Amino acid sequence: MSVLLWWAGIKRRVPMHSTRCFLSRVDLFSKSELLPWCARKPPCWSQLFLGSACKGNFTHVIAKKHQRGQKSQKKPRHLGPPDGSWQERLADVVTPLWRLSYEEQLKMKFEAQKKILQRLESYLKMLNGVNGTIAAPRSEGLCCFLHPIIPSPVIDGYRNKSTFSVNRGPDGNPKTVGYYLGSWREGNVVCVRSNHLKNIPEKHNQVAQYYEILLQQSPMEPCLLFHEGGYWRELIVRTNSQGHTMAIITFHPQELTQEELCVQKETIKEFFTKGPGAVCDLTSLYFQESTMTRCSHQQSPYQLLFGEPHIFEDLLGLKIRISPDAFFQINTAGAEMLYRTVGELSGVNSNTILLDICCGTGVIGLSLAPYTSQVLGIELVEQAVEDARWTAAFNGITNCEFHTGRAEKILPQLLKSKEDGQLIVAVVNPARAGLHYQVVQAIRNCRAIRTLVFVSCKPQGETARNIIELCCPPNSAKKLLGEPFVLRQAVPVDLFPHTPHCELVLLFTR
Ligand SMILES: C[S@@+](CC[C@H](N)C(=O)[O-])C[C@H]1O[C@@H](n2cnc3c(N)ncnc32)[C@H](O)[C@@H]1O
Repeated sequence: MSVLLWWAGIKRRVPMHSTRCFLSRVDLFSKSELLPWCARKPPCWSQLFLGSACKGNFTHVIAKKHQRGQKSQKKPRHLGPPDGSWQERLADVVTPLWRLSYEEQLKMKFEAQKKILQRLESYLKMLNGVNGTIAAPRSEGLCCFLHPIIPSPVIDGYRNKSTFSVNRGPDGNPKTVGYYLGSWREGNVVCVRSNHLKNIPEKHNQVAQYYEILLQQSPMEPCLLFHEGGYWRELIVRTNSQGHTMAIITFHPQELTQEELCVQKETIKEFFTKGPGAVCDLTSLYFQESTMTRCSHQQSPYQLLFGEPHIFEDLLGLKIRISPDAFFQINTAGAEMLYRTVGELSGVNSNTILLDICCGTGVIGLSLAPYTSQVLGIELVEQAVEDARWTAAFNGITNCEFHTGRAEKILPQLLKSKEDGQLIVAVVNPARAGLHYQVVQAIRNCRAIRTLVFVSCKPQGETARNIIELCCPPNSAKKLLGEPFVLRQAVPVDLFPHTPHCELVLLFTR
């Protein structure tokens, strides 16, 4: 099997498996001349900070193209299209690239990542001056080397987690389980069943379908809007590669007594163990009382109604435990490619400490633990840290230490205690909101950190701000005193086929 890398200007076929192995840092650099040059004007502050680096890219183009085609059939409010086209409209919103071949999707994503990097780099050039600190090999107007995009090994049904809403369907039925379409502001939101979406596996749709049957049998109302009352809320379904399935039902308790809540929980359990829902063959079923859009386990505990409390995944030779509240990359096979890329770029060795910031269930650090002297992980979600500790113990990994809490609070103290001259490789993989300023400051001001791998699923907006703060000239007013980092390499890894999203792995050194 081969993958055509023409979108990267490389007009030759390379075997697919070659993108799967650990990338060599030397090999990655040596391909830099293959990318054509393309000059760009530097963007202004607001463009970068407001995240417009990616605005108006392919999602926009596809949506616009689709809208143009639909203009003549515009329907009045609430009078929607017939059922089939509701599904098509949902697919255009959730998976806007679904009409394209996967090769075309990859080409678009690669171009989008290139544009983001070009804008970022021209901005950094402006900040640092032409002879500033961005001295890495050049390619296509980029100071860093942009590698070809690594494709997802699985293209359809790759999601291991889906979140289904409950609301009025196109036919007006308020107990429809699916995905939202429309806008709350315009008051035209409908909930459309998702069984045609290319990224959702059949198993998730099956559980959603039976959840809908449960709701329709129930005398309890759904909770459509918080201020209007009602009980039934979201359904989350998680699966692993072995087909084990965890379902989490969120339920607004309103004024129900503990006894009344117990009746509801018993009804749900009965439905999924002995009733029609038994065909879903759930491995575990959780119930969460939820009075907010999202509740953590601390805010409202996940209550196990039956089955195994955790789901497990085999990845990079490790058995990994995943709790209901823990983050896990939604495309398991793609995550493996992502983590291999991170591992290779990190250049860790037995003399380095690996700092895994925003570590989730700890997979990045744990997979690199055998190659490094120590792993220090920091993660906000308690259940995820418990998972990381369990995974370390189960897999016999003893050189890892995981800290629970906000990285902005923990990291400065942790780095102070590691000032013994040992080199530290930092890996950051923050949520979309990017890194807290204090985290950037701590990394920048720690001389032992010479290598930084930044993984971002949204490299514009806050991440662009983070990067600027990591790479700008020293600024005492902002307490950014250490030597600036230099962006060396960028590797896009596609974890989200049919959508415009893509992970970008950035290697900085200084
Ligand atoms: C994109 S996930 C990455 C997780 C992990 N590195 C992985 O690949 O599975 C981001 C993680 O950052 C955590 N997080 C968010 N804000 C944080 C903070 N202020 N301090 C520490 N962790 C945080 C989230 O709970 C989540 O687990």
